[in-house]
Amino acid sequence: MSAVIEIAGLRKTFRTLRRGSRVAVDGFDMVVEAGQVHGFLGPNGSGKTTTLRALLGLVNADAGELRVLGASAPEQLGRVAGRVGAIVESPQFFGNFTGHRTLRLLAVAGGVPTSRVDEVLDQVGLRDRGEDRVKGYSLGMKQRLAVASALLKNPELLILDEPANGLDPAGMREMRELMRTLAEAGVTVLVSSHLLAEIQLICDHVTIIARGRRVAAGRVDDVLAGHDPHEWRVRVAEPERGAELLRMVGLTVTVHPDDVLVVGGAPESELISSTLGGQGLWVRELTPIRPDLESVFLELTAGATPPRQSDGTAADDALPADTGAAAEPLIELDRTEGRRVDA
Ligand SMILES: Nc1ncnc2c1ncn2[C@@H]1O[C@H](COP(=O)(O)OP(=O)(O)OP(=O)(O)O)[C@@H](O)[C@H]1O
Repeated sequence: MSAVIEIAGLRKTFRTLRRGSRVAVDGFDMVVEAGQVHGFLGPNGSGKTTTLRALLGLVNADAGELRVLGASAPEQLGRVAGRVGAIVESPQFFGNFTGHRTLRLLAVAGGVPTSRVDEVLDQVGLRDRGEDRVKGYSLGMKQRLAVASALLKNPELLILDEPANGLDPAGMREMRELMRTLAEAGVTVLVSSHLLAEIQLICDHVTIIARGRRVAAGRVDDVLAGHDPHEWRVRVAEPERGAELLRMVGLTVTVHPDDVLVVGGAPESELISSTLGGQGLWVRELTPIRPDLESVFLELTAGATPPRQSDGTAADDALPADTGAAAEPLIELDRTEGRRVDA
């Protein structure tokens, strides 16, 4: 496997209105390998967007090394820009244009054959709606149009910042299916989100960020296993006696009102079944309670507060300066090539 994204020691500080500074990302590391659908997970304000912007050359890092497809960012991004699609802000489309026309203009501006337009509309499931005006699209359809715009270049790497934001459950499911299809087609996908369930459903790998620092990274299964409290759901004929016996062998037991015992501290089930069975108590249920990404996330990011700032001011006092970003990017990566794309 080869790394398509490598970030080491990224640090980014923003100036605030009161001449203080706020550390948005602080010594952050991340590696995304080719072929992964990689979740970039963190609470609001933890530094995800800042990291992605730095990676795409939309904001200057104070320190750290960033590489995209082997090219160092921001200096060499132009070399790989044609192989990367990215949506880091909600793209603004002209409502009066059709989806097809929007993409055709973007294709021409980006030097992409216009024959790609039908292909990408197909890929995102908008082929039937391509001749409708964008202002009649649902939010989910607009998001898919945005993804279609990022796919025009047939990228090897797709970077999506919070693509599920604002979508209803049906829209989320569509976005999920789209990402799966792209992954099957061999596209490496980096997707940021604060929605844990989404990441768990879509991604095979995850990097978790809190307060600008990486707090966990790896295969989703491994991250979960690393936080397995070895808990079991147990039903037994005499719950109170069962609880007592299990406590006597050093396990933690909580008796729930429906007589279910939640037993902790047992990596294997045998200790539970032999302890109870040895005393003539029949076990009716013995089910492992697997941690989900949500509980791991909450544990890892517990107490996460907005990133520090040196003058103690509130987060909202920040100057919107220093981002190098205007509000209307359509294909964000074109900015790294010094071009602007207007529909
Ligand atoms: N242009 C800016 N000027 C000042 N502070 C900023 C700027 N951009 C981001 N920040 C601050 O940096 C911190 C990290 O923000 P960032 O947008 O990277 O977080 P995030 O994880 O993407 O959050 P969300 O999930 O809410 O989008 C926040 O405290 C934010 O207020």
